[in-house]
Amino acid sequence: MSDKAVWPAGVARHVLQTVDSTNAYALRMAPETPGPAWFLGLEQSAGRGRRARPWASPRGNFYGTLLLHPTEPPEVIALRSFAASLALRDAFVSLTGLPGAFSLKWPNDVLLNGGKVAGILLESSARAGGFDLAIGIGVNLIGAPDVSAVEPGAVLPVSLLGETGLRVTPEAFLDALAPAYVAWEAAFVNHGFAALRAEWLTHAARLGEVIRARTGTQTREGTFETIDPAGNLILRMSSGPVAIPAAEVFF
Ligand SMILES: O=C(O)CCCC[C@@H]1SC[C@@H]2NC(=O)N[C@@H]21
Repeated sequence: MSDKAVWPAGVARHVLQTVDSTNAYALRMAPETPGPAWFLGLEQSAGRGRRARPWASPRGNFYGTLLLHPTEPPEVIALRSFAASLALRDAFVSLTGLPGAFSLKWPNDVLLNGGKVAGILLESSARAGGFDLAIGIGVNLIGAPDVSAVEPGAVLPVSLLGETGLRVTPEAFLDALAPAYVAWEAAFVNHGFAALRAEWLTHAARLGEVIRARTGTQTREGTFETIDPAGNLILRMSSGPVAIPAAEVFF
């Protein structure tokens, strides 16, 4: 662990040589995991991304899931994806010293020099009195999927190594990420989403620019005005502002 990062007290750390999906594994382990816990997989055989896409998971990149047991309503729990984005950015900046290189793409990708370097997948299941929440994070540390694997028009994947020349191990990345997440979780619990929203907007990619948001079969083009207090994307269209709760965004 770097001398800057201290592993957070009360958070368990499990490292798995190989696993199907750290999200799936964390949710399976939830009944016997009472407190917060990180599950780091050094490779995944069935890594999954948003919108049921596979997440290629060879050795060398980061595949980690933070298991929490939140009790708020689901729409509040979901806002933790912004805490995870901000924590990821902090971890990247502490490891690289390059604050200007990282930006955040709504809803929850991290971009490095404009390419996708990390993605987040939240999954949950109900339990007595609350939820088991898996905050799954994939980071292209040493390699990125081939361009041919990416949907036309999507942000191109990049790796930390390819863009910066820095080689960071998954374990070292977790050691930077875990304390960073604890700080944003505390901000969320103590000050609400407003604290996260303000910081997220500071680092938002393409804020004030024309972007496209695809929801199902509909694609809307408008100016990315802000995100609202519920985390919705606000697009200004000729008809006025539209709040979009979930979409795939294209630049
Ligand atoms: O589609 C995305 O951008 C989100 C990708 C999330 C991938 C991570 S890797 C660790 C965790 N386990 C999974 O199966 N998926 C997430």
